[in-house]
Amino acid sequence: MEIRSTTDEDRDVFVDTVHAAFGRFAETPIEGGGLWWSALEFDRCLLALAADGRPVGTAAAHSFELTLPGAKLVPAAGVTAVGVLPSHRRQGVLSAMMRHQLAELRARGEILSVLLASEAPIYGRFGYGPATYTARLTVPRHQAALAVPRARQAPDAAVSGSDDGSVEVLRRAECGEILEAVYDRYRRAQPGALSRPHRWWALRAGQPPISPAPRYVAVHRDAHGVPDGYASYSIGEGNALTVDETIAADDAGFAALARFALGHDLVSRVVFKHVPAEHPLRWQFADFRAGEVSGDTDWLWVRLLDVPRALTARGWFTDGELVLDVEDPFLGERNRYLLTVRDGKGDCVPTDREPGLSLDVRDLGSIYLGGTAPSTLVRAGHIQAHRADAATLADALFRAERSPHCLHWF
Ligand SMILES: CC(=O)SCCNC(=O)CCNC(=O)[C@H](O)C(C)(C)COP(=O)(O)OP(=O)(O)OC[C@H]1O[C@@H](n2cnc3c(N)ncnc32)[C@H](O)[C@@H]1OP(=O)(O)O
Repeated sequence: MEIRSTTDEDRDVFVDTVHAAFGRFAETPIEGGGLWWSALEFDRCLLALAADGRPVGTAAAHSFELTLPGAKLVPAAGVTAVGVLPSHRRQGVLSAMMRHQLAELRARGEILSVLLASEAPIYGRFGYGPATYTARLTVPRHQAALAVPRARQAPDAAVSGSDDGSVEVLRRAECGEILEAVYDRYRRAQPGALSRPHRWWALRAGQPPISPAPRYVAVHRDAHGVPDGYASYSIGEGNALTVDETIAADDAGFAALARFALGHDLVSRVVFKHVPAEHPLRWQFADFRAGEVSGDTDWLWVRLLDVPRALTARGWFTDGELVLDVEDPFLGERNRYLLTVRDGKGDCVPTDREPGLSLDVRDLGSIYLGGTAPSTLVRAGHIQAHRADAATLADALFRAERSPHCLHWF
């Protein structure tokens, strides 16, 4: 078997092969994903060829930027379009493509790669760990009343979360570049968020509201009339109003958009996609049980390719020192690092000191963005803590300023 990079000339054969692997047709949108393949970068795609030269496997990488804790931005390879023809599965084609791709990403100097997994058992063996999570929040209209924020009842309280902006409803086609600009501002401050390159918007190559699927968009503007949030939505079966994504520069804008959706007439319930269980919206209902969380699942998986650079790239919020013994079985590596955090900056160097934690690189990927507590993986038996306080220290060190979250689909 041969694995080779593609060029623009391979576009058709690549697109055909990946669709055959998924049993789909290129003209049919995947899960509302529009013309998702039109955003592929054909100098970053791989084809696996059988001995007779026929293409049997595909893998690709998008050039994204990932926001790390502390609003630090790093390039991230977004691995996608992974597929092997049904006739050639379980013969090691994927493993060979993953090995090839990881070596290529390292050679380009990438410090990490990310993906959305079609099935959870596939990617751990290649060093990826689930790092952000998502869920849907469904709210029946009759339970949709919001509570008065308690901190605002005190006369001298700082008015956090107050909103003096406005909401306007546009058709998706009337939004121009508003959504792109608002998303870009939001994702730079949100740990776990990915950039959406301009060509995605221009090609309408993602899920709604990027895709050409018809949508209304509630656009939130600040007190000066500048757009700083949006909620794209449609009303479907059973008069359910489904919000694809609620994007806002701050919590007040988010609450204003949520209030708009919840106040929509002739709607039986509101389904907020991508609102995980710990989101403040749940606390804003007068009835704490108003929102039903469902579809709780992993979203972004992270694979560290250069541990010292990855650990120094993110922001940190608690000072401390921790020795990590990191095993990377797929790449056959084992290294011990001293992580030192002082004044929000991390330093990571090789050491031969006794480790505080021993962990697989996939588990380091899971805790890296602060969305999975190291102590959870210690309790699950995946991370080994060598001292009683090592897990507590790791929890304090690895936490982010807020839960990491990603809603970009690729
Ligand atoms: C980021 C993304 O693009 S996600 C999309 C992934 N693609 C799909 O789901 C499309 C449909 N599925 C496929 O195309 C193929 O089944 C793939 C790509 C998932 C796997 O390709 P294969 O060439 O069969 O994998 P390969 O033979 O290299 O298997 C490697 C190992 O993973 C295991 N494995 C492969 N697929 C799966 C799976 N779906 N579930 C559990 N284990 C799996 C194999 O058993 C093997 O284990 P081993 O090393 O212990 O023997």
